[in-house]
Amino acid sequence: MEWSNNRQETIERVVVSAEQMRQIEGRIFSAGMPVEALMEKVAGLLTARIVATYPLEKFSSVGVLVGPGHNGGDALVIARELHLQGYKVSIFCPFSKLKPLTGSHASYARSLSIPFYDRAHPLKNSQFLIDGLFGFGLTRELSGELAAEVEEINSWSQPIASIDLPSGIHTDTGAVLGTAVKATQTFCLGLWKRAFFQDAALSHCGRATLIDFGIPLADIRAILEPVPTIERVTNATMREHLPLPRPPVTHKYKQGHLLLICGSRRYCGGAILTGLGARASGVGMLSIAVPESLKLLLVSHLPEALIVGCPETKTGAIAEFPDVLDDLEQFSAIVCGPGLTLDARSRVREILNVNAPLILDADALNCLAQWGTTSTLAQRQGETILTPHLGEFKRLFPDFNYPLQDAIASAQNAAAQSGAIIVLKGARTAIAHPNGSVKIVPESTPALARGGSGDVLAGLIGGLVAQPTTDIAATVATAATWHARAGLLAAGERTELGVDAHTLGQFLTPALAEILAYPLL
Ligand SMILES: NC(=O)C1=CN([C@@H]2O[C@H](COP(=O)(O)OP(=O)(O)OC[C@H]3O[C@@H](n4cnc5c(N)ncnc54)[C@H](O)[C@@H]3O)[C@@H](O)[C@H]2O)[C@H](O)CC1
Ligand SMILES: [K+]
Repeated sequence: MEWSNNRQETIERVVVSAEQMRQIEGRIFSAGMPVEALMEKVAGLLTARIVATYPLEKFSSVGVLVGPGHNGGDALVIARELHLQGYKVSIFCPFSKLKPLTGSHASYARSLSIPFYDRAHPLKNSQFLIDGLFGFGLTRELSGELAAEVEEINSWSQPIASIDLPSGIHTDTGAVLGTAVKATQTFCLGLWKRAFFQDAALSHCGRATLIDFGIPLADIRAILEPVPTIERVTNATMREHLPLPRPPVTHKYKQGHLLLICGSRRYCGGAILTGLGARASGVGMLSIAVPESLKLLLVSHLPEALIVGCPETKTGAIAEFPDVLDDLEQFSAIVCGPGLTLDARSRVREILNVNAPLILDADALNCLAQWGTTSTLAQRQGETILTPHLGEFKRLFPDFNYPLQDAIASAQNAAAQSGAIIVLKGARTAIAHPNGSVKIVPESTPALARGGSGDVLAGLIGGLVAQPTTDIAATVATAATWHARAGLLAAGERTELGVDAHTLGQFLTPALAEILAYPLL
């Protein structure tokens, strides 16, 4: 990513670790901003959001969970303000030792006669809760009585708003440290923390919102230079890496020629879905190599594509490429894998020798896993893009520790090990480049957890990579985010159960229109 001079755009993009956040905060404090002033500012912004979300008329009583550090300090300032606005506030603070600033706020809150409890139970009937037990300073597991209290709180039914992070979630890995608060919504402070993009944390975060409290661009850059390693894909990223606008004078071959190698008699649907994903990309020319017996079926679904029927094995897999595919170097990108079956393994081996950018999915990944040759991909001349879901990832990289503790770091390691761009698919898909940078699809929907949606993605990635691009990893990340946005749009209209892969393909173009209509920051 290039640095933008736009502060808002930058804070939407960057994703930081606890250590980086601490360093950025350190610069602000040593430049003269008083800690007390920043806490007031942050808590003031949070109070306004909380009052808007939980208006006094409907939510007149609030329970505030207060920890020993500055997360607890934020919570106490909010508790004070809500008390002054007329809310009935109760505080749960089971700690005897508080950081000095937090201790001062606790004394002042007590002086206002806000009740303090060292058990959570008295807060049970509060209409909503604010969780300020721990933020990015959490280092140890929650255990003993505190863990039991958090579990009791989680068994209640009122909404919970967490400050900065759901307490108990590791800021970087997103792991649950012992136990963690299950928030309805989380207000992430200042900059996005890594946990919000780790599948492990998602069921605890609820709806996540970034609260911009005005971190200067210079402080972000000073700590994250030369470029931020981890970034969210924003609308601006997508706009930059979509092949739009097209040049006014062009022709189909200038807009890329994509080859899909997919399908078998056993799995014919995957070939159609990959074709539909590719179609939506707008790629200039689309060729699809399938077993001969699938040819007519593919033509009927994708009349614009050049369908190449291939001789097939007894089992109905692609046995060899016909003469028309003699020159595989003519293609600007190749997608290989969906629905192939392992009986097409010799074709996968052949395709690895082609220099074009190569997107390997499904059975092509299974072949690689069987051969154990992932590390040889670095020797390919063209870029290799692997699109595993977690199960495929495990087969490709069996030496990692499973279950994965840190999906983002694992994708980074896998990219470095293999020399390939890794698209680790999950609730928050991560796209890792061998140079260490990671791009994250910031939002998605469980509606996409369905057979065939990966085929659509492989085709879409191929179609964008085949078109003129200056940054393949950013283009891949754009495709993955576009795909997720189509899922969200489709789920919004048709419910989470109504997004079959074929429908998803039909929502790609409306989702693109939505992305393009969105104002650039
Ligand atoms: N730059 C910002 O984003 C700002 C953040 N603010 C808030 O401050 C917290 C971070 O505060 P910090 O004091 O560093 O840490 P925590 O409040 O998260 O808690 C650390 C505290 O807890 C103790 N501790 C750690 N683990 C455990 C455990 N398992 N059991 C018991 N105690 C534990 C540890 O020893 C510390 O004492 C950030 O998230 C924001 O909410 C500022 O208010 C504004 C600027
Ligand atoms: K918290």
